[in-house]
Amino acid sequence: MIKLKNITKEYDDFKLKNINFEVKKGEFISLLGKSGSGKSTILNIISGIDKNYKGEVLFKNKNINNYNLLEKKLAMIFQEDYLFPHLNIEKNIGFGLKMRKEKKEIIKKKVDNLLEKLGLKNFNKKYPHELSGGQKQRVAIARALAIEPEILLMDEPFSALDENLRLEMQDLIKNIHKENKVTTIFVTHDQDEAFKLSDRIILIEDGDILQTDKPLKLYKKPKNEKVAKFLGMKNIFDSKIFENYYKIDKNQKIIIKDKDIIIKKNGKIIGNIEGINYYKNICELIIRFENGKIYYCDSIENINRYKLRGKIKFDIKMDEVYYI
Ligand SMILES: Nc1ncnc2c1ncn2[C@@H]1O[C@H](COP(=O)(O)OP(=O)(O)OP(=O)(O)O)[C@@H](O)[C@H]1O
Repeated sequence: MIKLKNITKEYDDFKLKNINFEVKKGEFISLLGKSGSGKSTILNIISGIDKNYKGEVLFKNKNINNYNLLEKKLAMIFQEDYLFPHLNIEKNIGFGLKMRKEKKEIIKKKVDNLLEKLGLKNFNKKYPHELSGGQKQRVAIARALAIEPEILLMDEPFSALDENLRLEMQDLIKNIHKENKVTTIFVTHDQDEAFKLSDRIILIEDGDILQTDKPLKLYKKPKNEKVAKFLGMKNIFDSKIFENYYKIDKNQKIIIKDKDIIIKKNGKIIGNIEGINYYKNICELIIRFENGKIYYCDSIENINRYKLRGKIKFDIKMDEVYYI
């Protein structure tokens, strides 16, 4: 459906490095990366907002810049809602349809349908300034969907919303996508959001693609140390540091996940709990042992099992750790 071929672009101190990827019809793809990694730059190139780049963006095998605006059926949703302040909500939602010279009755039917679907029924005659941030973002989604787009581009659409609302909007988008299967490219810096919504994730760092994969595969099989670190994996070691405890055939980088760490009374490795971090429903132990520092997460319900500065013994399931 969409294909990016050798896209490069240069600013004074930033370079988009030879970006290649393909988005299939109906797919939900996230561009995930830290602030400044180049996500919006890529989205602006796909949308046609930015035409100053090298390489090619194909939409249904034809250069996207050879389509006119109405032909392309592309809708974009931004972090800010950019609603028209002088138009009421139903006129905002119907705007794209009016541009396409749809009949009045058809516009009304489609707008009513979207008002209902997005829980905006009672807001049809209100103006954007009378709505909350979440409601405005719903209108922006309704307006984008009104034209029945073939491509939906979203640039951090929920990052200005508070957490509960953000989770609610993610569910909404997930359900909408399940229903209408619009090909979607979603930009976010929020890993949980990307993992929750996407069929595939494209991980971007410093203008470069680090890995493209399905969420589970990305988590289970990070391609290299950079990806593992990006995903918040902290237990990355040279396998040789465990050679006093286990048989190590050759020295290689390994990632140890919580499931590979077994806390037990007769564990081979003896450590000290150097620190405990508390999160919503988990506690994270920082354990200092002979050759380094290892992190272990447990349910907050089990916190009484651990004592700060207390001794702790554990084993590593060396045959299950992930070799990078
Ligand atoms: N018009 C511009 N002129 C010069 N540099 C720019 C311009 N637009 C973006 N950049 C630079 O390009 C880099 C990538 O920016 P981009 O907005 O694509 O990142 P991003 O991953 O979307 O970040 P964020 O999540 O903060 O929006 C940044 O270093 C930014 O400063």
